Amino acid sequence: MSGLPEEKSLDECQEPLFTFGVIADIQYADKDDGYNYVKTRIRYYRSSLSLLQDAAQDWASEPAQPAFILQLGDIIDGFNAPLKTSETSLAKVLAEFEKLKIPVHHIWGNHEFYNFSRKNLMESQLNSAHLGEAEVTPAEGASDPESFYAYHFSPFPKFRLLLIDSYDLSVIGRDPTSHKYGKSLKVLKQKNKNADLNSPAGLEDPRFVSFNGGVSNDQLNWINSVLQTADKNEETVMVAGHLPIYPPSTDPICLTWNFLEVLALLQSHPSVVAYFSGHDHDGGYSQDTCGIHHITFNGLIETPPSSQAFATMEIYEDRMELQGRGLIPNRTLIYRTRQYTNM
Ligand SMILES: Nc1ncnc2c1ncn2[C@@H]1O[C@H](COP(=O)(O)OP(=O)(O)O)[C@@H](O)[C@H]1O
Repeated sequence: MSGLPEEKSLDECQEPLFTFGVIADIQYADKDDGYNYVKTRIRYYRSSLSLLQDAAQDWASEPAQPAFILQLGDIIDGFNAPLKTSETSLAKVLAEFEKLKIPVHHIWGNHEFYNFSRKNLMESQLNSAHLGEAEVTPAEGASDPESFYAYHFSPFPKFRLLLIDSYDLSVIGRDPTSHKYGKSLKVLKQKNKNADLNSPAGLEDPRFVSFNGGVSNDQLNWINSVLQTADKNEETVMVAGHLPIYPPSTDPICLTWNFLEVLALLQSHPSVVAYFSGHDHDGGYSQDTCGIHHITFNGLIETPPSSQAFATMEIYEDRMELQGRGLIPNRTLIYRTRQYTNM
């Protein structure tokens, strides 16, 4: 034992295997500040772009370049649709990401569907599925109107990111003539008797509102097959979707309609260590009973211009170090003990 005060443990000397940036609910619009629906929180529509610029500069100046950025959805606000600025606002926001010259993986939230049809999104720059692994991305993705937007990729050997579609079952984004729209409307009307299906007033399960959605059986089966392969290869998998799936990590109004099914599926696969989401602008965190970390990232749109809300995830063999900025706290997230017994 040398006892030198400046001596660092082996662990402290370790470099992360790779890092990536995370940002949620930018909701940019060239519009004066406003409020959320219940008028309790200010929304800084213009300032969200400045915060993104600042985040991009910060990522660019990090000693190790992030391998990619994960954009958790709601990239521009629904107000762009009536203002007829959907395309220009999206171009402005994407231009800030492009300056980084690193891949950006985009998830779709409710505000994507307020601005664009699913078909438009499939053909837009917000479809980042080509950055995934072509042989397992749903092949019919772009052409089948009932398909979902989900894919996965491996940024580093033995590590995998799986992006899922929280609005696969939904009454926003889906064509009203589609089978999935019909099914979604039926589910929603069974659970929500309000005239305005966006209103959670009086609901036992407040998540059954139009601005949320769910994951179809098709997608659950596809996720299961991806995770079976990941388990078999003893990988470490992080899953991401716009909507949270674990009640202690969010306000219940923000949950995925069938969160229990998604949660049970992820918990049944030892490769899964974390689930990342946005949507709940207040953010949240909880480790579930199986040891999966559920991180709900604070939304940039409700972050005061003097603060920040983005993160860098540092990935190690045994853990993730969440380096949060502004409203997002730092966290050490140790992977659950895994026994790959189900292959
Ligand atoms: N409590 C509510 N009652 C009725 N409509 C609501 C309620 N909360 C939100 N909405 C409507 O749902 C849509 C999405 O709400 P919004 O607050 O913009 O979502 P987000 O939190 O994703 O930004 C908007 O059209 C909004 O007016």
